[in-house]
Amino acid sequence: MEHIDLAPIAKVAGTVALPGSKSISNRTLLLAALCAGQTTVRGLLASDDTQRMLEALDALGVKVEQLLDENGADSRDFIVHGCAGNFPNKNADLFLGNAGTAFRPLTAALALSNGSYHLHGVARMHERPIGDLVDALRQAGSQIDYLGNEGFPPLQIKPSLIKPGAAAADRVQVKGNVSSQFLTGLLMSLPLTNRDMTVEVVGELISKPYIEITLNLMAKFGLKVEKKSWNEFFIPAGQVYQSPGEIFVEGDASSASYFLAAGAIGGGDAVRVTGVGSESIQGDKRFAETLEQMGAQITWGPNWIEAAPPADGQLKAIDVDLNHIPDAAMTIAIAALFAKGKTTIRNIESWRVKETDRLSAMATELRKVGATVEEGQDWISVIAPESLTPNAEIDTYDDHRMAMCFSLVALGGVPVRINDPKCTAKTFPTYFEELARITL
Ligand SMILES: O=C(O)C1=C[C@@H](OP(=O)(O)O)[C@@H](O)[C@H](O)C1
Ligand SMILES: C=C(OP(=O)(O)O)C(=O)O
Repeated sequence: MEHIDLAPIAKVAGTVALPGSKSISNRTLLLAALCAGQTTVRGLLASDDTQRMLEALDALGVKVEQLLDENGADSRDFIVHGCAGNFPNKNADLFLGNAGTAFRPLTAALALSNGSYHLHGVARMHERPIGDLVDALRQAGSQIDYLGNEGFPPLQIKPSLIKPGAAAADRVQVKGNVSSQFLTGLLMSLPLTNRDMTVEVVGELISKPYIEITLNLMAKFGLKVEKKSWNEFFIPAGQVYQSPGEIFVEGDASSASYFLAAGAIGGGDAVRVTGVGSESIQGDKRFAETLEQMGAQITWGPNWIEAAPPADGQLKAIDVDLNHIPDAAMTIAIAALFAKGKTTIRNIESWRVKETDRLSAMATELRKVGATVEEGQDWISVIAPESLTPNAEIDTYDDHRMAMCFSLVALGGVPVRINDPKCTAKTFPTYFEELARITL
């Protein structure tokens, strides 16, 4: 198995320019594809997940041009030629890897696009639930078959077009407690029906800040959704997506969490991330608040965040509900290795259905470095050891966040081996190079 051996890191300091946000990149690509006219998307994330979305748009017949930089090399700027809500290819086979932000929204958009589409992914994607979204789309009149297990990808979508006035529901219900991406997919796609549509969220909605990202970006593309409450959204008929002309992708706030945690742990000066700050539309910026609760010194700018160790040098344990930042919450479990006391992270059951069962994977690997860990169905608690176990060999379960999280163990003055480091390519292919740049 390929691995990277990290030497103990005594100090970190410096600035990291964050790669583009995965959540914003993939939403923006789809919205730009759905609108009429051209959209220039600047600063798109280069990673497996965005590559899957670009390939899908290509297979659907949407033209996307990559622009060159001043040296003639590929830039991260793209021109998307929108298809005005009507994908040119009515038959396509889409491989979507393990990209939830591609799979769920594309399922919704294609289920309302009057074509035949086969959507599949890696083995783990076929274990990640999609039944709540399929149920909701069927209420709207879509025809979707499961090709493997009921409730999971792969899917076959059959032609169905929900015309204004057709006998399909104008109200769909969706469960909110497994993934917010189902609601995101519905919100972005139901305007294609050109009917007044109400989406009712049944039960608790998790990961709410991701819905804020969705609504924010839809608004940038001229689409108004009335949020009556977290359980009811109304999309008035007669709206079409309109190109904003040009749109800039923020830096990724989840990717920021590793560097901010490094700054808080790190025995050096502050670490600054740029591309995300107080004006960010991403909920994961609030990771910095949680780090602050642990004692870290946090400074905000409009487009940057800085983290430095606590004034007294000692992070403290916390007991927190992190349902609003499920991805960055993993980084808190690692920060707990450097905190005094028992840290408990609650309301994170969605960890079980992401890239791997993250509750189980986190518990297993934290124990390898000496932590005392307890795990429940939707929580984890971590007590740091007196000193971290040197030379732990960390398995990463094809989960980019496991690799990035456990790299921070090296800040505990011990060498650590990370297996399959290239799994960071899902959202951050150059992660280990960036970490090396702030290592003194
Ligand atoms: O909508 C999004 O961009 C995301 C929503 C979250 O998923 P859940 O809603 O499934 O928690 C998050 O974990 C994922 O990385 C990105
Ligand atoms: C859960 C994640 O990804 P996805 O978008 O595939 O759900 C993640 O990036 O942590």
